[in-house]
Order: sequence, then structure tokens, then C-alpha cells
Amino acid sequence: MRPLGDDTGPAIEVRGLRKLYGQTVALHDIDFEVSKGEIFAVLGPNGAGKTTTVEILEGFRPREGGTVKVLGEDPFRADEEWRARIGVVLQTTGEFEDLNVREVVRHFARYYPDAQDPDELIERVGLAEKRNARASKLSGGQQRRLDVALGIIGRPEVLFLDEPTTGFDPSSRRDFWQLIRDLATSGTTIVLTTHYLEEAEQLADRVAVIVGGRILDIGVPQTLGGRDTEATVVSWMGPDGLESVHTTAPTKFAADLHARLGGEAPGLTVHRPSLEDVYLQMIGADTAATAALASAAGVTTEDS
Ligand SMILES: Nc1ncnc2c1ncn2[C@@H]1O[C@H](COP(=O)(O)OP(=O)(O)OP(=O)(O)O)[C@@H](O)[C@H]1O
Repeated sequence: MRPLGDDTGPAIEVRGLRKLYGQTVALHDIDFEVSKGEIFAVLGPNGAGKTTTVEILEGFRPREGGTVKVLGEDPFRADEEWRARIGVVLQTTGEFEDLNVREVVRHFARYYPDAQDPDELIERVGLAEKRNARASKLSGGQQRRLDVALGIIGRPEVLFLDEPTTGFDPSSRRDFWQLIRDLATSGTTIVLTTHYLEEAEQLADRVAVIVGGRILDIGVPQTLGGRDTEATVVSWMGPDGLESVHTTAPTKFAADLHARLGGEAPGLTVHRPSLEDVYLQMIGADTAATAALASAAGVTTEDS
């Protein structure tokens, strides 16, 4: 039985978290919460502070300021019992000498009081055909699957995944997403860092964007950065080439266009900003490229 303690609030609470590496401020007093059973994605460019944040939550790194609670406890001071409730999949793959997949999974299962059945778990992460292969001989994507198996073997209440699908082929990535969704449905809280915007969009209930150790925005992927209210681009082939208009009322615009042209607009597309569009805008890398593309495509605004 777990002690009750103050473990009734959110799965993760972070207030004023500050991290220094020497003189460098890696995290500037960041705040966020993750609810139980939520899938929370942390996005940001290289060096933004994602891994640092996750490693502090995992209890692997000390901090210089703020309060951090994971399942009601300070991860840096937490005991073995707390650790058994946490699953971790790091960026680097573990080294398992000459053991095969089954031996590795069985070995790790012994550390947990209520471990999953090793053979079922191997099946679940899609490694059944490789159960007798040496762990060191797996492909990159297969090794990540083994890492994920080891991360979830103890039935963690909170699972941390640092760039979990790097090296996965598209079909393995989709299988993995389903595995993560199933875990969340069964009540596991999941925190993942990723560079794949599609992954965040497909999986996350909420996304935090970190840049330079600061959180720029936190929200559901569908509305992040004002995505739902940003203008839509309607494009079609006019007599002189591609025409594009930014509009906040694309349905009305398309209906008016239909009336104006007396029929179908050739090559009509309606483009709403993707998560990637708003993310790139947010981190500032997109500004020059967007201006150049817009000018090349002759984009005007509806009001201009
Ligand atoms: N052990 C360390 N010692 C000194 N500085 C570090 C250390 N680890 C990270 N940093 C610095 O802290 C900042 C945040 O790094 P972090 O690894 O958290 O970024 P990240 O968002 O995970 O990046 P990536 O997407 O490349 O994995 C960077 O400027 C990095 O150089």
C-alpha cells in the first residue's frame, strides 16, 4: 500500500523552478502543472532546457530555486518507494552487454514489486520477433522500444520520455503513439520531450514551448499560440497564377469566391496554421522565411 501523504493534487507541480549551470541560467523560474493521466509534451529548440527540466522532475538533477513536486514529493529528496512509481526513458540507450531482449526485460522486472509480465511486455512494444536477439544487435528504433519497455515495466504512475521516437520509422512511430495513448487511458501521467511537432499534436493533451529556459506558452495543441484564431490562407489558381488571401472567415470567403467565379475555384486550398507554423513563429525562426514566401506567392490580406 502506498502512503497517502499529500498525493491528492496534480501529478506534477513546478513553481519558480530555477536551474544554473555555473553562471549560465538554464531555467528562469518556470511554472507549470501536469494533471494525473495527462499527456504533456515539452517542445523547444536545441538547448532550450527541456532535458534539464525533465531530469529535475526525475530527481536526477538538483535545482537552484523553486519548488517541484512529483506525486506529491520533491524528486531530489524522494526515496526508493517513490522511484518505483516513476518510469524513465532517457535519450541514450542503456548498455546490456551480451544479454538478449528477454533476459534484459526479465532482469529489470525483478526490481519492481508489481512488474509487468516480461513476455507480454515484449509483445506490447513490438519486439516479439526479437525476443532472443542480443540487445546490442537491435536497430536504433528497436533499441528505443526496449528502452520504452524498461521504462514501463514497473507500471509507473508517471512516465518520462525524452525524445522517445527518434530513429523510428513512420509505422513504428504510430504503433508507439498508440502504446502511449493506451498507457494514458489506463491512468499513467506522461511527460515527453520531442522535436516532432506531429508527435506533440497527435499525442499531447497540452504542450509547453520552452525557449532559452523560459516557457513561452502552454496550451492544448489546437489553440497554442492563438492558432485557432489566426487567419487562414485560401489559395486558388487565378487567370494570372496562384492567388492567396488571408482571412478569418474562410467559409464565407470560399462561398463568395464560388459566386464570383460562377463555379469551382481551380486548385482551391484552405490552409490553417499547423502546430509547426505557430511553433516556428513562436520561436522566431519563421519570421524572415514567412515574409519571403508570402511576398513570392503574392499573399495579400483580405482587407488590403
Ligand atoms: N551538464 C551541463 N553542464 C553545463 N551546461 C549544461 C549541462 N546540461 C545542459 N547544459 C546547458 O543548459 C541548457 C539547456 O540544455 P538542455 O539539455 O536542457 O536542452 P534541451 O532543450 O534538452 O536540448 P536538446 O533539444 O538539444 O536535447 C543548454 O544551454 C545546455 O548547453
